[in-house]
Amino acid sequence: MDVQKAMLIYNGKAGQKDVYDSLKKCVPVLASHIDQLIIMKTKRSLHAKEICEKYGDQVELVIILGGDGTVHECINGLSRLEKRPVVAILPGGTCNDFSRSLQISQDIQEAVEQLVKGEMVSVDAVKVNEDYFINFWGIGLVTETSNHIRESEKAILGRVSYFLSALRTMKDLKPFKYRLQRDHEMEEGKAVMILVTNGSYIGTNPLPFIDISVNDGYAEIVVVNEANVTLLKDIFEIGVLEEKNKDQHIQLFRAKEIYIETEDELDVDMDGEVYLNTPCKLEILHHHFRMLKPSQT
Ligand SMILES: Nc1ncnc2c1ncn2[C@@H]1O[C@H](COP(=O)(O)OP(=O)(O)OP(=O)(O)O)[C@@H](O)[C@H]1O
Repeated sequence: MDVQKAMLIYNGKAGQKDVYDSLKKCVPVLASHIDQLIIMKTKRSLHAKEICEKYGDQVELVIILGGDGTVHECINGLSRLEKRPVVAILPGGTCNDFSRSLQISQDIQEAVEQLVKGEMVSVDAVKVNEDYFINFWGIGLVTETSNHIRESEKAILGRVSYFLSALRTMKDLKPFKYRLQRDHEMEEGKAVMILVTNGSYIGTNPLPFIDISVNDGYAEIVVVNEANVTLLKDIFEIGVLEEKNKDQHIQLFRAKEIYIETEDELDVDMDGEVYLNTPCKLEILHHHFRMLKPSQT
């Protein structure tokens, strides 16, 4: 890697674990490959988005040291720019799901070494109404899960807290009525969760669907009609769903353009952040970003 001007954005939230330790590990390595490295600390929620919107087109490379929330904000700030920099992700949060989809090591020292020797890959983003996501969009169980995660549990248990929260949520989960338009097909019914994914990990768990790719121009749609513990294990843990519509309680589709409406307005979770409601129009932006990933050779 040989870069003239880059910007490193890190999550400055008080108590964010080991961020200075992570900076100590990655800045010297980055500095030896970058002529001018600007380091920006986020001072509040949405600051990463503002920084990216304002300065993103002035650098060749944006390095994000943070978790999926920070990545989500940066992607939103950068997506609107005409001239978008290359993006590198250093796992600095709890789950770091999108970095996992790019096969980036969860050890910060290893990750930075991988990225400076890495290769460029095109990555899709998904436009949702006037915002964007990079990893997943979800309603129902997944949103409730994010909302109900106890911060104390997340700090101690990390990935397991997602599973615990989902179990807690399931007890009082009511199915919702939805209409789903995917490309030229229409579905209607009741579901407890609808997920649309670009990435292949949620809550650190690999999603057990074949053919998830971050750059194929499609999003995978998962409609879960009924909640039970076994099903939850399949989705969040170990199961492998290999055939389309194999299980009558889960339907799998893929599409480039999606419109989802629900009878009642529902909260939407995008990359772990909850601020939008249904209805949503989703449009896959094929190869919208160039990102660094570990070299395959
Ligand atoms: N200085 C700050 N003060 C308060 N909140 C902040 C600050 N900087 C960033 N944030 C918020 O922190 C959240 C991002 O956290 P991040 O995703 O980096 O870590 P995480 O939640 O541990 O990771 P993951 O989502 O991978 O589990 C965002 O919601 C962002 O708005």
